[in-house]
Amino acid sequence: MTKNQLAIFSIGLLIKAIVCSLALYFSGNYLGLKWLNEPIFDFQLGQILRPIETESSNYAPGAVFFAPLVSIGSFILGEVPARVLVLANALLCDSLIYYILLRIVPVENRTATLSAYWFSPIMLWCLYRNGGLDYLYPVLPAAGFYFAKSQEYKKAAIFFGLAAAAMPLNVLLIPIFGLYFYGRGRRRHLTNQIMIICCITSLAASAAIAVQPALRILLYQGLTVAGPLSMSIKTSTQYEILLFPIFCFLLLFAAWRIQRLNFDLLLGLGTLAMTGFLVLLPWSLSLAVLAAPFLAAHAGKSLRSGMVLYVVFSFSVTILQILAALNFIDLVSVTPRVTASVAITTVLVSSTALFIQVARRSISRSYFFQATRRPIVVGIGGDSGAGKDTLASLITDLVGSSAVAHVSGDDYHLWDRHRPMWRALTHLDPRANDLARYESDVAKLVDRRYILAPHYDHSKGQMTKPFRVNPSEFVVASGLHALWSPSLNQIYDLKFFLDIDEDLRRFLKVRRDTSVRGHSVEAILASMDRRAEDRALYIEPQIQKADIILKLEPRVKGFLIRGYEASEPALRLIANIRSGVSVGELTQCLIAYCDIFALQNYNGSGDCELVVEGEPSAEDIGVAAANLAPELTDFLQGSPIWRPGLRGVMQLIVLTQIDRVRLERLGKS
Ligand SMILES: Nc1ncnc2c1ncn2[C@@H]1O[C@H](COP(=O)(O)OP(=O)(O)OP(=O)(O)O)[C@@H](O)[C@H]1O
Ligand SMILES: O=C(CO)[C@H](O)[C@H](O)COP(=O)(O)O
Repeated sequence: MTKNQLAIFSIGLLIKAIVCSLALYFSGNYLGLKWLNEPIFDFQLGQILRPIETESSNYAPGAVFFAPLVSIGSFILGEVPARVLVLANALLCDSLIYYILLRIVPVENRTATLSAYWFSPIMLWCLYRNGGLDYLYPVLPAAGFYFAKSQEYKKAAIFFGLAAAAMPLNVLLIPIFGLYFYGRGRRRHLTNQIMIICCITSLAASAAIAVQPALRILLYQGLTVAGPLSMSIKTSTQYEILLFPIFCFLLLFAAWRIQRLNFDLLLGLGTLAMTGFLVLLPWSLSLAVLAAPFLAAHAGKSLRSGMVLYVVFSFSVTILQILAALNFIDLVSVTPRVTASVAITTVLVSSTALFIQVARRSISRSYFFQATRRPIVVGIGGDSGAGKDTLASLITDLVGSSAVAHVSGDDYHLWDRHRPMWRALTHLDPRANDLARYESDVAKLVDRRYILAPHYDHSKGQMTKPFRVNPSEFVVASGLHALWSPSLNQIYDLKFFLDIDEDLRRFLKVRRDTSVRGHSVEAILASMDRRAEDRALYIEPQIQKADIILKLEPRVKGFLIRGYEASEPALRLIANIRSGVSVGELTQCLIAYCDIFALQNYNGSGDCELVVEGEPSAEDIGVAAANLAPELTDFLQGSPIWRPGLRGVMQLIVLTQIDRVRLERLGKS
């Protein structure tokens, strides 16, 4: 906690202590202190269990947690200390929420959020008027969010389950939390387990409430719960349209459509769930208290406009409640008086505006949502054997196989290996490939539509059955002509060209084509010579279109001439990054964490060149990555599989470039 945050906490605590003293001092005589006269505060355990015939109350779920304390306290200590215990309990919940907000809100928004929450008149009024019973409603989901943030998912599930039991309207948090897991490749396998924990906790706690007649009545007939549940629009026939299920459906549908939720989106959707009910029932203090900490977190993030709305909302709720406490307006059967109407309308308007703002800022404008909505499209060009498919598979290892839709140019050759057309054209000639289909398939995937891609089987030299490629968060298009088409070049977010040293390419291609594709060394060398002209005409010009040129070369020239059977050659990687973005941080990380040779140069045209030599371990690459892009775990679907050596360095280059694209999309670069 910083000095500022400690000062906010101390001043707020002082104000809260004064409010508690006033509550105890006036003891039911001023502004109708409600909680002291509630049946649950008859300070006898038996009282809670008896059916309540009187007007229904909102306190039932809270009572389950508070009543034992009050009863025991009053039994041992007497009535006044028991009341003090209730207030102390409320202050404890309040402080816990303060601590949780401190933990779950980004550093730069903390002070604003904490001030908004800690001095909120809604919370102060709740402490005075209701003895803080309602604090239970936000503290349980807040604990759920806290544990979700710290990745203690089982604990989070327990608290979301309890939150749903203490306030059944919070039940929406359970499927939203389920979608948080379902939509993320890396955590999907936990979905069932987490949902089972949520549901069992919630059912067990609800059963404990439901077996007690008084609590059952209070829980299911109270204004807070029954109000939104029964809200409806009358149609011209005898039917009514129920608003609550429509709200649930729309919110869950939105959560499902987002597909992948990170923590901020989870918090945003949770805030919407809790604020949505408030819009349906603006006169409920419990719902305002439930939403207040989460709206404060939103206000802290959205700065001026969000904060203004939050302040209007907080004061209008409090004024409305004070007017009701003074019997100036009747909130249960709302009287059509001007003051009441104005106060309720202000709450309604400000809470609706906050709801819309949370939806827009936390979700549709969220960093994560923006970055994952349109796939990141990567084009990889280069000659045969330059390492295009290797780079594509390094990207797959980095971002997770379910996050990549890969289109390989080899699958778009027009003819099988033994067809006569190959005597006229080489594979490097664009006319020998169905580039129109290649282009439209990439475009479809970017448009989030699946494709049926053709398939060329290199082991048989034949086209085989087309296969389905589903759209995903990354579309990787590799191939001899990946950077050939101007329209594709406009779609790519990242364009790589593999400009491998020619001796090394021959070495790698011969090694691969003899072992994997069943060719003889002579046939391979002859085909390479035959392709030389087309290489200059169709492949080399694509280098101009690339943003990143990766050049692999042997560290010792002439090494390869000794023969194709030679052992793995020591290589050097030269990455030419045209984006104009410095790779200084990457260079530093390579030196510091991988202990290899890495040098950054600038050439005359302002391009940045990185020269790397060495064989870092996969572990070191992982450590360098964690330092280069700390938000990586939140963004990527799977845990990256880091590769050792220069392949791992290529993964780091891709990583920094992906980060750059994400920042550019958000206008942050
Ligand atoms: N960084 C690297 N270090 C060592 N070997 C590599 C590297 N990149 C590629 N190779 C090797 O080079 C050979 C050719 O690579 P790859 O199959 O990826 O090339 P390609 O450009 O996709 O070829 P083609 O267009 O003919 O399909 C493979 O055997 C691969 O293992
Ligand atoms: O240029 C190539 C890949 O980029 C290959 O030579 C082309 O795909 C033909 O493959 P194969 O030799 O297995 O028939």
